[in-house]
Amino acid sequence: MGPGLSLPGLSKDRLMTSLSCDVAIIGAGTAGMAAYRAARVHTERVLLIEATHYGTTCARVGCMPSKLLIAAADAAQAVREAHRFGVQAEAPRVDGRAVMQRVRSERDRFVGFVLDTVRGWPEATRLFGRARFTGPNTLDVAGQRVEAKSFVIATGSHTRIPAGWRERLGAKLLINEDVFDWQDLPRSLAVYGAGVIGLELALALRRLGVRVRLFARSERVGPLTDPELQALARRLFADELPLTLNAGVPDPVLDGDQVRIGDERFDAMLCAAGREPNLDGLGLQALGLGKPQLDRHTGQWGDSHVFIAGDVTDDRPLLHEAADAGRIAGDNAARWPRVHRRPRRAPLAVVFSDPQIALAGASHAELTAAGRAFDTGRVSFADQGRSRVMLVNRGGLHVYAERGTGRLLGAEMIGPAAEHLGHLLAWSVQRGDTVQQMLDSPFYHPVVEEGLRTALRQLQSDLHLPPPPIETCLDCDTSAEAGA
Ligand SMILES: Cc1cc2nc3c(=O)[nH]c(=O)nc-3n(C[C@H](O)[C@H](O)[C@H](O)COP(=O)(O)OP(=O)(O)OC[C@H]3O[C@@H](n4cnc5c(N)ncnc54)[C@H](O)[C@@H]3O)c2cc1C
Ligand SMILES: NC(=O)c1ccc[n+]([C@@H]2O[C@H](COP(=O)([O-])OP(=O)(O)OC[C@H]3O[C@@H](n4cnc5c(N)ncnc54)[C@H](O)[C@@H]3O)[C@@H](O)[C@H]2O)c1
Repeated sequence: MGPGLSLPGLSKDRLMTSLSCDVAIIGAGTAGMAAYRAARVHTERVLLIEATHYGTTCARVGCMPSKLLIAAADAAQAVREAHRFGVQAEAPRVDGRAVMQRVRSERDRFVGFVLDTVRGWPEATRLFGRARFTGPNTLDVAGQRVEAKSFVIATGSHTRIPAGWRERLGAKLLINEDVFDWQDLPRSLAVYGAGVIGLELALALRRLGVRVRLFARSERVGPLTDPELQALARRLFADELPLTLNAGVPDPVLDGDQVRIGDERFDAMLCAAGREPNLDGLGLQALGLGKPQLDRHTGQWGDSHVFIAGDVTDDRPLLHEAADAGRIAGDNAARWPRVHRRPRRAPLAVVFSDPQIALAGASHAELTAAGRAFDTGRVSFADQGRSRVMLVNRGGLHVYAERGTGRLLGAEMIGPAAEHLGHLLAWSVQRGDTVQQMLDSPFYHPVVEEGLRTALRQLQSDLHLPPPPIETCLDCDTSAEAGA
């Protein structure tokens, strides 16, 4: 904060070393920015504190630049696949510098929009520096004392790195943040972690001509929890991507200017072994609240004046969830102690691999762990009409519905248009649709959604539910009633 600024609502002590506000928000990422907006509906006395960068993880080093890289990879793949339609094209020549130039410049554009938003907020309500609690109502921010009635912790997460790798590999150990500042593509890369980040980046880089090997700690590849679909995903990705499964924690060593794992050498090693909440160094013990306990409908830590939102909670670490959680936490921090409980949306997660992956509503693992009585409807995309037309006929979809009621509980899929089908399915879960209600909805022809209809029909038949009332049923014989 610059000197001599007016401080609407915020009070500063005479020595200019102490600030007092109603709500202090720690972290100006997606969750923190949403919290700031929500809190300012109630009070001007809000302070948004950021330690390192404005611009958000999503725009700077997450969702947006990774999707830009994937879009370039898809373009290269489309050229490679064109001959399957009878369209002949030369093998694509990937200009790594041009690819990364577009990734960086479009990324900067997205970040620019976020920066414009932050700059539009009164300067006096922003503070740059790392925040640390010094007491239940006080923070230290780069030597400045901040006092607040309530707090929102929205500090995000960081990459988990196996012990010793940083020291051993130095600059050859990369994380997602490094990738999007590349000037050119590497020739080869080891990727550790077959979760969402590892899978998306490894596939994209391979399609851009980088020699990639993906090392997975276990035999799991990606987030699917349905054993049949997980096995299918492993098979499909192994067709394209050199995979070392059950790798445990590999033992990479620096070998000249390369990283060696076993007998294979790489230009560098990208670590994508999950993410850990940014809680260390926050001085949480000064709050005297014990272990963080979160109510996801209020964002509140126990019944205290401290609220938590976004990836730091390790609760569905996704952009739209961070925005929702931030809004709820900021609103309640400003209302505290009269907090409101808010509904949360049906779960939805999408992986932008090829084939894409989607999970909507409850996962197979969650339903099984909860002992729910459910049936599964299945479809393979191998012979699905529109998918074959477009040569994207790889994958499968499982839909889960409650026995007795036929209510859709969740779905998992790997296959074409998963980002779109995932939305339809999550919306149905959230509305509480039954399988019959979904089947009564329109399905165009020929579309990938007809694959969903096949799975729903099978599910409806397996559920052995009584037929729907005749007046709502499109497929029932109503000729008798019509007097025909
Ligand atoms: C490579 C990658 C790809 C992704 N792709 C997608 C996707 O396609 N779709 C999707 O939905 N999600 C995606 N995500 C997840 C999504 O980016 C996150 O869920 C979201 O950005 C989390 O927002 P946040 O506000 O919790 O954290 P952040 O945006 O990380 O904000 C936290 C902020 O807190 C600051 N901070 C930390 N400690 C302190 C402190 N002590 N004092 C002050 N400030 C502090 C940090 O500097 C940071 O600015 C992706 C993530 C990654 C890494
Ligand atoms: N398309 C998207 O929406 C998208 C894209 C990227 C990231 N994200 C979000 O970011 C989150 C983080 O992504 P991610 O890929 O880092 O995490 P992830 O949870 O998807 O995968 C982590 C991987 O690391 C492994 N792992 C976990 N603990 C480990 C340990 N101690 N040692 C070694 N390996 C370990 C896991 O087995 C898994 O393969 C995702 O969960 C997702 O919510 C979303």
